[in-house]
Amino acid sequence: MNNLAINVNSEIGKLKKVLLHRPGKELENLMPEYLERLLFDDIPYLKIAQEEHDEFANILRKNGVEVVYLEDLVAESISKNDVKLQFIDEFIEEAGIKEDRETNLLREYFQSFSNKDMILKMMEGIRKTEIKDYKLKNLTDYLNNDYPFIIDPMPNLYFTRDPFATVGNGATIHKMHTVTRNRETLFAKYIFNCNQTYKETKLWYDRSEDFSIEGGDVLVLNEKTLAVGISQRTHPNAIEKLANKLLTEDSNFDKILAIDIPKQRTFMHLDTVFTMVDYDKFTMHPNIKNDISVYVLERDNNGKMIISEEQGSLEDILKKYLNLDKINLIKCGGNSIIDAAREQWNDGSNTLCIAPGEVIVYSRNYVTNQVLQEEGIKTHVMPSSELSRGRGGPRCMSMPLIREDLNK
Ligand SMILES: NC(=O)NCCC[C@H](N)C(=O)O
Repeated sequence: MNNLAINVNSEIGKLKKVLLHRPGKELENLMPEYLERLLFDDIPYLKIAQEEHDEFANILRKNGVEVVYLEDLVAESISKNDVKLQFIDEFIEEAGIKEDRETNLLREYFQSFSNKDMILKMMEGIRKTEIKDYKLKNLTDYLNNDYPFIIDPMPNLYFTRDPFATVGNGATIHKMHTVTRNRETLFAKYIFNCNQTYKETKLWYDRSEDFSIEGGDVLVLNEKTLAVGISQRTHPNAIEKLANKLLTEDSNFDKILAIDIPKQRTFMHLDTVFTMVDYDKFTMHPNIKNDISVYVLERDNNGKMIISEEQGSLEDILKKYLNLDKINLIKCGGNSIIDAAREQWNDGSNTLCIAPGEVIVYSRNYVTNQVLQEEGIKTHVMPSSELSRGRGGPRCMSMPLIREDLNK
């Protein structure tokens, strides 16, 4: 084990340090008419969502994992005043505010908070009613009179898995598929550029790229092999760009498996249908099992990128590329298509592995959880009534910063 700030060479090595965001008042700025744009299907009850999230963090701590929170890392990253001012300006601009008077009012408003409270306020969004003198008398303002926010909330932030990903000793900062989630990656930019602990991190992808990639599609299968979903959220060009940077002497990775999954909301990321739970065991939505296309990106002896296509069952493809004689695909929802559909919708396949054969799961997915237990997986069950309404599970709600390397 080395002393690097980021060390993630597998999906299953003992988790030592993880990044979370406890959902905050941003959830109370959800309104039915804007849910679709903000990628929610319902409005979670904040008090219970926070209790559930605290239980998630407790399970992690009880199992020897250091938990750090996004807002604390960002606050540390902007401790110098010039950095803070630049951060505020970028945040305001990326929130879509271009008008000088409005920018000035917001600058002043943000500076009236402590660094951490300012960050929480940015996440929460700003209602038109909360800044005195906000009302502009320009034409745009008259036209948008009914819209209640100056700055939209960022309700998806508790899914820390998506705006950036840790891969080996480096990270990828993402260009997100949607405008609403793209704003989240500014926090990662400041962590990886300015935070004392993280500013030396190698970046394999940056938010300024043209093609979208999201962390739920990025799975570190082992220290040499990365899986990336080609999904509704991750564009194949982004995977090629990432491959060009990652498959170099600077990293231990020599292969990317680009797994083509259906482009639909229920399967929005690879980790909503497939997660690794042990050396040779994976959860899997039954619809994904057969006849899948996987594109293998690697370099030939001259360093030229080559892409080959594999078609067949994911089981056979994984066996081949992970050098395993046998693998066990554990079906989400067991053998019932109804239980599978319901529990996959509530992230039954989206487990967070905290050690080989040990996962955190949502209580509501009891059919899948029982199948996992029967297959010898230890399940740490967390409450899940409210958090699940955001359409993400324990893996989506966590970004590993350090995992122990597996014995080779
Ligand atoms: N990795 C994941 O699957 N994350 C869940 C993200 C849910 C969020 N409401 C979204 O649509 O982006």
